This record gives sequence, structure tokens and C-alpha cells, in this order.
Amino acid sequence: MTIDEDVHAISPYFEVRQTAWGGRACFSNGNIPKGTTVLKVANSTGISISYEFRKEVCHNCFAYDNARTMKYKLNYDCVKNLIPPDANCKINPKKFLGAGLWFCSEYCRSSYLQKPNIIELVECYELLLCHFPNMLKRYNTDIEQENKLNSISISESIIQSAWDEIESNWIPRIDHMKPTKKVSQLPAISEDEYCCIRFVCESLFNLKHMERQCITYRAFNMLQSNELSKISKFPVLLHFQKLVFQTLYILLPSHTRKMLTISLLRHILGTEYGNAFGLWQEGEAAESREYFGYWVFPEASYFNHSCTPNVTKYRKGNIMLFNVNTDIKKNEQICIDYSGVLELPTVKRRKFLADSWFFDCACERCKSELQPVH
Ligand SMILES: C[S@@+](CC[C@H](N)C(=O)[O-])C[C@H]1O[C@@H](n2cnc3c(N)ncnc32)[C@H](O)[C@@H]1O
Repeated sequence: MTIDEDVHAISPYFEVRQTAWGGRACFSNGNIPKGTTVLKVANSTGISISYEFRKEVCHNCFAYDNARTMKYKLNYDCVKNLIPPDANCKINPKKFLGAGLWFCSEYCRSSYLQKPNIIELVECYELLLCHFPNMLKRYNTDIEQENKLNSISISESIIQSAWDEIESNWIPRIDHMKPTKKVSQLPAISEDEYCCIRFVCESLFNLKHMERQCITYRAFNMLQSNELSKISKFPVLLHFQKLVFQTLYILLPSHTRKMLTISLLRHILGTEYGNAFGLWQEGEAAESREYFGYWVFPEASYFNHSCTPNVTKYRKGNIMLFNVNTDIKKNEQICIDYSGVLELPTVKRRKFLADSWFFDCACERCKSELQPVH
């Protein structure tokens, strides 16, 4: 894997280099004193808030108020001035549902709406929200079908032929249909699929409007995909991904649908599996905080994991910070903890990492704890 020169510019404190055992990783450029913030990121490419928390978490700052519904949602008056006069916008003024966006304050609502071109994303979310109840109504948990889908043995070529089938049969068939007939082809989906669809939708929107030369865009393109490992473990995900694609293909307005290619969707989802950060409640102890969902920060995805991490990550509103928790010497690897289970004994900790993150941890602590005792 080559390391794009620009990825070196992620932080003045470290550069990204190839390792012998864990792909690419971050190495300090010089001595770094304890307490230094080596990375601060606000440019997530996509966020997924779980269905359960959709009204309880502010979509701008991710504040949470003990399961209370956020006070501010979108109404048509908030968005009408954002619709360009000549746009063929599908937002219905009389039936506007609020795009599934909830905020803790007027300030957060207006900050969110100030993002350039945001009306495109609001329109996509609104269309999804309008159609979702019908799609959910038709969904029923079919354990037998799920077990059947999960029993398929997955390989690169099985994944490829599933997508080839969509490309050569399903898309041309849909393209020939009238709009109302297309909508009748929407699949039945669950709440999890709906949240994933919103995540992909936001990723497409953000990528569409990102400078091609900017560090976030370049770092995103170079992210490592864990598609094969994850789908091999949960084959039903292949079916899940096809439903996500089909829904977006049918519903997205043309401005965002032109971004939707099978290869981009596979990269968005394949890289999410190994690179997303948990979106956790702020200010609570690790054992009692709520898990709201996940988000992807491409620049922060080149830190490898260590069971004795020298960097601590935390969230402050919609920003992620990475602070050095010990003095670091020049050329030392800078690592974070992916797992949240560092107190577990070696075997259990390593099993957790292998099962949830798909790698056999090769950090120094694991190496030393695995040494035979003489
Ligand atoms: C978020 S990425 C980190 C950057 C990654 N090394 C790369 O080249 O893109 C996570 C992946 O890095 C590798 N990795 C991270 N920490 C590791 C560790 N302690 N031991 C072995 N592999 C590790 C695994 O392949 C994992 O799926």
C-alpha cells in the first residue's frame, strides 16, 4: 500500500508510515510532551445516530438530555429561504416533516443550516423520512431468512457477483420505470437499515461538496476497507448493503444520486467497519455513558490500536480530540485504544479485538503478555 504524500500533512506532530505488522500507522515527528493535542478533527464524512436516539440527540452538537426529546426540529420556515428559486426541490411546504433533524437550541439549528448547500441534504433526509414508514411497515423480522442469508459462505467473488447483478439487471430495470413505479420497488427496511441509509446519504453529500485536494477527502479515499472480513463474519450484511443501495438509488434526488456508485457505496460501508469511532455521551463515566451511534473521521483513522495507548481520544461537542497521555519520543508510534476493554485479561482482550475489529493485536503489551513465562 503506498502512502500518499498528503496524508503526511494530517498533523504537524506525526507522519503516517507503513509498519511491518499493522498496515499504516502514525509516528511522532519529534518529542511530544504529555498533554499535547496531536489531532483535533471536526470534519466527519458521515454520522449515524441510532434510531432509538434520533430525537434525543442534538444533530449539531450531540448534546443529550436524559432521554428527553430535543426541543427544536426543522419547520418549513427554517428551510424555505435555503431553496434556490430555480431548484426542482422535492420538499413539500405543506407536508414538511422536519427531515428527522432535532436540535437542542435555536443556535444549533441555525448553525446546522449554515453549512453550505445543506438544503440538498435536508431534501434527501426528508424524502427518506416520508417513505420510511411504508418501508418499515412491510418489514418483518424473518429469523429463518436471516439464518439462511447468514449461512452463505462469502468470498471476494461472491460479493462482486452480487453487485454485478445489481449493476447489470436491477439498475437497468429501474431506470426504465416511471417515477411512481420506481417508488413501488422500494424494499422493506428495518430501523437499522434506515439509519445506515442516512449515514451513506450524509457521506455522499459531504464527499460531493469537498475539495478534491483537501486532506479529509484524500484521507477518506485511502482508508483501509474491512468489507471482506466483516461480510464474511456476518454474510447478511451483503443483503443489508444491497437494500441500502436500492433505497438510495430510487429515492435520492439527482443532485446527490449522481454521487451514488456501487464502488463508492462499498468504500463508504467497507471503511466504516474498521474506521468508525463510537459517538458516546459526553461527560459520563465509560461504564454508564450512552452509545448514540458512530461517525467517521478520515484524518483520525490512521492511528493503530495499542493495549497501552499513548493517546487518549475524547469528544467535545462535534469535535474529536486526541491528547498525548505520556511524554512521547521522536519516531515512537502514536496509538489509541479502540476497544474500551483494556482491563480484560490478555486472551479475552485479544478475542474482543479479533471479533469486533478483525485483527490479531500486535501491540507491545500483547507481545510481552504472550511471551512464555520461564
Ligand atoms: C483504523 S485502521 C488504522 C490504520 C490502518 N493500519 C491502515 O493502514 O489504514 C485499523 C486497522 O489497522 C490495523 N491495526 C490497528 N491496530 C493494530 C494492532 N494493534 N495490531 C495489528 N493490526 C492493527 C488493523 O488492520 C485494523 O483493522
